[in-house]
Amino acid sequence: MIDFEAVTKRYPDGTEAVRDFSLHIPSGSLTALVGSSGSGKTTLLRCINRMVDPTSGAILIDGENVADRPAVQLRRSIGYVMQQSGLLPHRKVIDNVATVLRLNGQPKKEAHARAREVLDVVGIAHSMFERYPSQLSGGQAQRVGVARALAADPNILLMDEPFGAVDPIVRAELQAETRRLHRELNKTVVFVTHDIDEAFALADIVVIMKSGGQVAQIGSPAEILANPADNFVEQFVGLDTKRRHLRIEERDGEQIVVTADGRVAGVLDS
Ligand SMILES: Nc1ncnc2c1ncn2[C@@H]1O[C@H](COP(=O)(O)OP(=O)(O)OP(=O)(O)O)[C@@H](O)[C@H]1O
Repeated sequence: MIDFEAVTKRYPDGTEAVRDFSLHIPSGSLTALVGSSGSGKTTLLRCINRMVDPTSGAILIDGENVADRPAVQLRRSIGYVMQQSGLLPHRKVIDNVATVLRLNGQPKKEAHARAREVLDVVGIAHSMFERYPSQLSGGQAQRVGVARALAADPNILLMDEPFGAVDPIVRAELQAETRRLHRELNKTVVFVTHDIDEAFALADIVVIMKSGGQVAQIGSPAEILANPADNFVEQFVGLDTKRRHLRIEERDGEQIVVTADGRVAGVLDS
C-alpha cells in the first residue's frame, strides 16, 4: 500500500505543484490520477519513487517512509512507464528490458531469460526482440516500456500518461492489456492520465485533481458518476453536458450502469 500524508511540493521557482495531498492506495489496486494539465499529477507520481522529494509531508510504502530509502535503490524497485516509452535508442529491445536486472547485478544470461519471459507477457513477438526502438510502432514501444518496468517484478507500477501518444485503436488495446496485466500480476498500479474515460475504464480508485494539486474528488468510477462532488467534477466528467449518458442503478443488489435511453451498459464489480 502507498500512503500520501499531507504532501506539499513547491518547486524552487515558487510553483506550488501540490498542496496538502493525502491519499491511501490499497495494495493491488489500480488508482488513476486524472486532471487537467499542470494539476500536479506527475509530481505526485514522482514523489512515490523519489524522482521528486516533497517540500513537506511524507509518502509511505507499506508503512515505511520513502525518504528513508536510498533513492536509486527505491527507484529500481518500482516500475515506471512514461509517455514516450523512454527506451534507450541504441540498445536492442531485449537489452532495454534487461537493463534494470543488469543494474541489479543479474548475469546477462539470466537477465535475458527474464526479459524474454516478460516480453512474452506483454505480447511482443520474438522476432522483435533484436530490433532497435526506432524499428517499433508506437504501440509496440509502449508494450516494451511496460515489459521493462515489469522486468524486476516490482510490487508497484507507476504509469505516466503511458498511452497518450498512440492512436485511439491501439490505445484501447493497450488499456485492455493493462487491465489484464493488473488482474493477472496483482501489482499496485498508479496511473496518470488527462483522460477521464481512460481513468474510468481502468481504475478502481479515481482521483480527480484541480489546479495546484488539490483534490476535487476521490472515489470509484461509480461513486463519482453517481455523486459528483461539485460543478468542477460534473464538468470534468462530462455530466453537465450530458456527454456521459450514464447513470448507476441498484438492481437485485447489483450496481448496473444504465445509458440515457435505459439500456444496460454493464454491471459494476462489487
Ligand atoms: N521542475 C519543475 N520546476 C518548476 N515547476 C515545475 C517543475 N515541474 C513541474 N512544475 C510545475 O508544477 C505544476 C504541476 O506540474 P505536473 O507536471 O506535476 O502537472 P501534471 O498534472 O502532471 O501536468 P501534465 O498533465 O501537463 O503533465 C505545473 O505548474 C508545472 O509547471
